[in-house]
Amino acid sequence: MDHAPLSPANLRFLKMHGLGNDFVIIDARRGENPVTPALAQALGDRHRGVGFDQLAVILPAEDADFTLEFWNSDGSKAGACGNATRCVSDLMMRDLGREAVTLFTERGQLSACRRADGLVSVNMGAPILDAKAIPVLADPMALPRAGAPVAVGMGNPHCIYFVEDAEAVDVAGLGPQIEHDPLFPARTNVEFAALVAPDHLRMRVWERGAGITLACGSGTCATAVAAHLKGLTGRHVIVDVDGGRLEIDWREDGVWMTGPTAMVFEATLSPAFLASL
Ligand SMILES: N[C@@H](CCC[C@H](N)C(=O)O)C(=O)O
Repeated sequence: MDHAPLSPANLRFLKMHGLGNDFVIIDARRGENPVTPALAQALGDRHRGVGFDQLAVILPAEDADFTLEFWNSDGSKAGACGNATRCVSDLMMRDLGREAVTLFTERGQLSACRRADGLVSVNMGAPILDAKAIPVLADPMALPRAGAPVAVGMGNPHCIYFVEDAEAVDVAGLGPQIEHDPLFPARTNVEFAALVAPDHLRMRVWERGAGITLACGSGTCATAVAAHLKGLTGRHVIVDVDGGRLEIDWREDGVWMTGPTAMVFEATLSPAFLASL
């Protein structure tokens, strides 16, 4: 990575994705953090900006290799983003010539490593199942043949419905209604999952602040935790999302998520774009 100081005139960024969950990444370790809600929203515009599901900002850290801050494409902040964490960790491991890194997010300290098969794993930490920290859900939105949803926190909120057929769910219609239900004052990510086998789930997602995405790492972790708590699966599952496959392992030390990452391009924002904000 290029470590020249950032200034609004030379705002460099990378574009990466994990299973089509796509990210703009800004390395602000050597300068001021340039990101504001207006910049996040303008950059996230797929027609007039660059387009992304999340913007990840790399910041310095004292007791870890780096800190990560996340923004949704609507300009709101997110406390966790599993796939962006895997992408940036991959980048940092290459940069540092290492096979493992530690990082801070709003959630606290996390760790990531490269597996022997080249896939990148991140420990997303323990799920938050504290009834005071997450709403206890009765059935805020009736879905045909779905039981009561499960709320799981992974540093961000998730509301998971188990359904017979995930393909049949109107994600675009139900997702925003549930995201904005008064039960969730900070809004929520919404997952619709179907059991394929005791070690295999199919999941579709509506992300808070971003809409339908091809994958959601924290959502996949939350869904695997919810499926295990409901007695549907063991602690190790594969989850098929629209963009491909993630592997989730709920261990003693946290929920591990493993999958591929991809670098797309590196570019510099034009001064005209920055001046238009
Ligand atoms: N794509 C993400 C989740 C991003 C944050 C989410 N939209 C929120 O607002 O909490 C992931 O891979 O975890």
